[in-house]
Amino acid sequence: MPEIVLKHITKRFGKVYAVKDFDLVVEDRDFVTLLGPSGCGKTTTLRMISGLETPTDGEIEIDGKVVFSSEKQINLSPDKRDVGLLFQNYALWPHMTVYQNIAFGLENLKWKKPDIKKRVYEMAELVKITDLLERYPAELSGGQQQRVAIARTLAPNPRVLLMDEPLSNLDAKLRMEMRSELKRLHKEIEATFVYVTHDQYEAMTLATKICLMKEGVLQQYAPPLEIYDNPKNIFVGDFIGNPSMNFIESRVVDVNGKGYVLKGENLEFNFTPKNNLDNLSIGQEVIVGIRPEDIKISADSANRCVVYSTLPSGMETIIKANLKGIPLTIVTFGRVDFEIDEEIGVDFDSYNYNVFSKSSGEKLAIGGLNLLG
Ligand SMILES: Nc1ncnc2c1ncn2[C@@H]1O[C@H](COP(=O)(O)OP(=O)(O)OP(=O)(O)O)[C@@H](O)[C@H]1O
Repeated sequence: MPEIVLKHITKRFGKVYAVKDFDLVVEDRDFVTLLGPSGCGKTTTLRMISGLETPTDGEIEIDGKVVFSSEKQINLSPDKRDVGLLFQNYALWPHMTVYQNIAFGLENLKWKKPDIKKRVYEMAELVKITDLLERYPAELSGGQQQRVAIARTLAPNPRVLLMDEPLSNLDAKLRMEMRSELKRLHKEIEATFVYVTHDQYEAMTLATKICLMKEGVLQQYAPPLEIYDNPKNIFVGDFIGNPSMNFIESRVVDVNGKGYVLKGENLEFNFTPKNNLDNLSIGQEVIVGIRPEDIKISADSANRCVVYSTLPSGMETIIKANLKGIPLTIVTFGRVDFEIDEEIGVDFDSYNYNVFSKSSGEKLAIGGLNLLG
């Protein structure tokens, strides 16, 4: 049974639509990340699921039960929705020690004392605060407080866990560690997670499915790698991936046995769609989307680029280069370095190049590219 269902959810604040006619099905044991730029409606969506915000319109089900319906005038309070909440502003009880903060919810649920102790230590170990259990919140750093809040929320084993940027106060190393822990934990406790983030890397690496939003409207809802390889529109292609996708404006000028000829400023490609063969037509203005790692450095290639700058990081190298005056970002794995203004050859040997409509931004087809000139 799907765990959380949102049907035609709209939330208006005065004249502002925070969320617009939004449909979402979160399956049991999914790890869904709500992703999008600032102000796109992620937090509002999470708060509506939790019951902290009331939708203007629509219906929400959790575990088969209607918890909100504008039509049937149902609106269950947060404590009746059986969800664990972890928000940016984690309020720890200042008069309680870390141990007591984590134990408090379990005591309310009438857990036995030895079980509570065992669970508090398990949680403390998980988020690495075992040596802080006797301290009070005022004696902790922001990051330590956040780890206590995570432990406190996870302690009662909630079936649905709603999180709003819970790792944002942690330093980069701890954030990475906690991501792995959260992912393991998600499997171990067999819960359904909905997680708000504006960080596409975090969304990609954690989620079973990403829900990408823009201005309160759902853009794409799919597993991370599908969103990465098969973005529905230019916004999605651009938002997901770092460094971002290259976009080259072109026009369809011919069709031949091998596909379509796309002509842009200084560049001409042959594009062979592997799907939606009839979606392009002669004269159409299109945008070709090329992931930086789908441009291969190839010493012998006749396609010559001039290096603008190279950013080697050890594991990978980002190269900014101009191909016939068109700026491209290229990513290559390993220890590579080029001189400024050096000439390098590139190949287009993937089949994952995206062609979007320039007018609507929607994806038209995916396929292979050959540089004709
Ligand atoms: N209480 C409120 N009153 C008026 N407008 C609000 C209120 N809460 C949110 N909004 C507006 O609704 C829109 C969505 O806000 P929301 O906080 O859901 O976005 P978000 O994607 O979570 O952004 P961020 O990543 O910056 O937290 C924004 O335009 C915001 O200004």
